[in-house]
Amino acid sequence: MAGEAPELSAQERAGRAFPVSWDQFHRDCRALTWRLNEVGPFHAVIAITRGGLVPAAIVARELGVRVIDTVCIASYDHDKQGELQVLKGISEQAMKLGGGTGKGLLIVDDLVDTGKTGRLVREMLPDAHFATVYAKPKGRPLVDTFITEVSQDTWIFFPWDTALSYHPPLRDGAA
Ligand SMILES: O=P(O)(O)OC[C@H]1O[C@H](OP(=O)(O)OP(=O)(O)O)[C@H](O)[C@@H]1O
Ligand code: HPA
Ligand SMILES: [Mg+2]
Repeated sequence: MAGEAPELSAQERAGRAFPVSWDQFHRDCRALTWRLNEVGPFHAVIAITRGGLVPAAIVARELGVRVIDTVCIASYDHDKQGELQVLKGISEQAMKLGGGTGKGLLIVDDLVDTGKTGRLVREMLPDAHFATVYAKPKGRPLVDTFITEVSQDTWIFFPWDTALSYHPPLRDGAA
């Protein structure tokens, strides 16, 4: 409608940037595994794709878990959140391993933001343990174990979404 402010993306609303390197991400995943090691053992890891695939691989390697399943959910188009779409559910085999409720299963994602994605997966597996590497305050209550909390107005830039590029000097107006 004329005169209405254009809708801001989640990233624009966020304002602050939190870039994460591969190195940092690997370290944070290892730190997450230290905590999870006290909670397990787990029969299987359930990765929330796509972002959860990377931490799931690292965590599963460290915990010695070889059964990995996916639940494929899309909601953000880059930084705009739309309706959640479950593109693939949890396999029957993984459901059986978790006794139908997720007991002994470890759900892994890269982060919780609003918590919508995490809430949906928790409803599928109410007794599973839910771990993320990063958490924002709105999503934090849904997570059992995480490593770093960032403010709700921060946008996390993951290494698989970014590339090195020129950055102008501060005195030329760079933020
Ligand atoms: O807590 P929420 O507000 O629901 O946001 C968190 C979810 O958003 C991102 O996934 P996205 O939908 O961008 O898909 P992707 O993992 O394929 O990038 C991220 O990987 C989480 O799964
Ligand atoms: N960074 C990357 N992807 C995301 C974020 C974020 O802060 N929030 C939801 N999806
Ligand atoms: Mg995701």
